[in-house]
Amino acid sequence: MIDILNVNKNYSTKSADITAVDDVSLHIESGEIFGVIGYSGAGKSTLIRLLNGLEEPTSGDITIGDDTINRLSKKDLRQKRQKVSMIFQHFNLLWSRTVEENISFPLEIAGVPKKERKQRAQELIELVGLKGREKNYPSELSGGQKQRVGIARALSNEPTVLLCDEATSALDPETTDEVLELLREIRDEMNLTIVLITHEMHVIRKICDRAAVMQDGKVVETGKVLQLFQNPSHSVTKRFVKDDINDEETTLALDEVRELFPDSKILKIGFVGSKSKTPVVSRVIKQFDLNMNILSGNIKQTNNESYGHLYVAMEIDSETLQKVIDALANDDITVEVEK
Ligand SMILES: Nc1ncnc2c1ncn2[C@@H]1O[C@H](COP(=O)(O)OP(=O)(O)OP(=O)(O)O)[C@@H](O)[C@H]1O
Repeated sequence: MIDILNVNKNYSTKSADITAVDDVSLHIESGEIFGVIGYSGAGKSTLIRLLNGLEEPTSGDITIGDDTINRLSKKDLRQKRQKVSMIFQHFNLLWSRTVEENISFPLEIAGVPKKERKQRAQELIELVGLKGREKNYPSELSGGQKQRVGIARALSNEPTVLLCDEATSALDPETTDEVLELLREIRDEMNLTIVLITHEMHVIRKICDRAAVMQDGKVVETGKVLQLFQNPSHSVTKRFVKDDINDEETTLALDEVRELFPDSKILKIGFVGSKSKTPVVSRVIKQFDLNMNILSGNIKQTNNESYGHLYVAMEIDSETLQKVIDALANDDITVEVEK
């Protein structure tokens, strides 16, 4: 659906030459929710602006559907943009227009007759859960409601791709989850392809199927979301995952155990999906007569699976430890020995 091939974007400023996007190649499937995460300055905004032709790549190609957008004429690009729409962190609504007028604005520009515009706006208002708010102005709405207007407006031209530029960064956690849930429902209903950029791993975990991690203009890691959370390989991904788990207390507990029980082994036991709901660990405890000290644990939900970690400490000889690791591996449970 979307192919980004060896794309570079350089900017020359008075003080320096900047490579905002550095040889990025990504393939995004139709109907996928694909996240791009990175810290400030990583190149996410530039990448998303390249996707809707607001920026032109210095080199490389970006293909969406059948069109290589950096090779389209201005007129064709304008047409294409109707099918590649965008929502924004600060909503970018027209403050002097009502909810209904905001939503039908792109249709007005596209020359759609009034009656049709009104009907489409009504459908979208219902879809995003704003019935009864048609005549309100943006200033009369909460942040979450404003973003719902932004989403409805972005959908008015029946796009195939929806780009989300930090779309939940201005919202509180509960509203963030409601808006993410809405985006997922819309994807399912309309078979949209969604590309979102964010600096919050929580957003990636909640709705994305796959994600790319960016640093200094480069994609440093790409993978399915569960894989990124369970087994992050790049240091930036590890930092994001750690921030999401917020395991400061775990680190403190591990340090304390190391100090108090220098002979204990600390194990990090990892579960995925249905295995996180079955009592495999208690079975192993009984089988090997283990005496373990549970330090901390958590189960998190991704868009379609749960996964979790349990940190335990115990005095165990190497032979029994290997047997425990093998027994748990039979149930697809990973064990890492912490240093
Ligand atoms: N128009 C521009 N002119 C010059 N430099 C730019 C321009 N746009 C972006 N940059 C630079 O490119 C790099 C990547 O910026 P970009 O905004 O894409 O990162 P980002 O990951 O979206 O960060 P943030 O989350 O802070 O917006 C930065 O060093 C930035 O200063």
